[in-house]
Amino acid sequence: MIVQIYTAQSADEAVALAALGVDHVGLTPTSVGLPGQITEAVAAEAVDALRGRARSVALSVEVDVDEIARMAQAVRPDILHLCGEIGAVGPEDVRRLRTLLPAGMEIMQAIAVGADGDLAMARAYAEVADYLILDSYTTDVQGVGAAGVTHDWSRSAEIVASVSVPVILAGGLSADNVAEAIAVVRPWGVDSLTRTNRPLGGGRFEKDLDAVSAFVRGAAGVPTL
Ligand SMILES: O=C(O)c1ccccc1NCC(=O)[C@H](O)[C@H](O)COP(=O)(O)O
Repeated sequence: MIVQIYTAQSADEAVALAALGVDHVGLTPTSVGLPGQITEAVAAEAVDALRGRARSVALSVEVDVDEIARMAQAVRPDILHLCGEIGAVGPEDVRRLRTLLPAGMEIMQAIAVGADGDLAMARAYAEVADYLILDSYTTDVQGVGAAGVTHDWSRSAEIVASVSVPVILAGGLSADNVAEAIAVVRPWGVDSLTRTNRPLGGGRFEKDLDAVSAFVRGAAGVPTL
């Protein structure tokens, strides 16, 4: 079971997450005002520090393909995570984006579970992306994700069974519910942001390494099919 944790706030924190057994370390290089945002320079430093330790994932909520490609070229993550507003970057845009990325960079597409046409969108994006991330949606945060709440896992299970790319489940996951989520959805991986954070006040946070460690153990405790 792959464990992905968003979002490291520094290169040192990214390395600490990898040392706990996190497989994918998420980074949020932007200045648009997202909960986990860091600068592109810090994200690029974290990507370098993670080489040989864990895979790096960097997200974008942008809708302009050329701007997304510019960020990807600057940060150079192993995986580019597309989580802009629902449908704003369509499957054909993702196809074009791939031609603009550094060789070998993979693409993970977010699907807002519960949105109109979620299953059809998942099938269409599965044709052009390397991974899907099934996430919760809130209008409080730009893009798809960082909602801090779970969604209808039976719908996610249906999507997992309908596509042939690896799927990560996200949305309100913590050590308390990850085993149940895996048992219901049977994803390839699981992701956590809000419920593995330690708030520092003023909207800032650091990762709670004890909570991350418990999450890694909780995910590992479920036998894979
Ligand atoms: O990191 C962010 O600030 C962010 C903002 C907008 C969309 C996604 C974002 N983070 C990446 C993720 O995919 C989260 O890890 C995922 O949505 C789970 O979040 P949570 O429900 O808070 O565990």
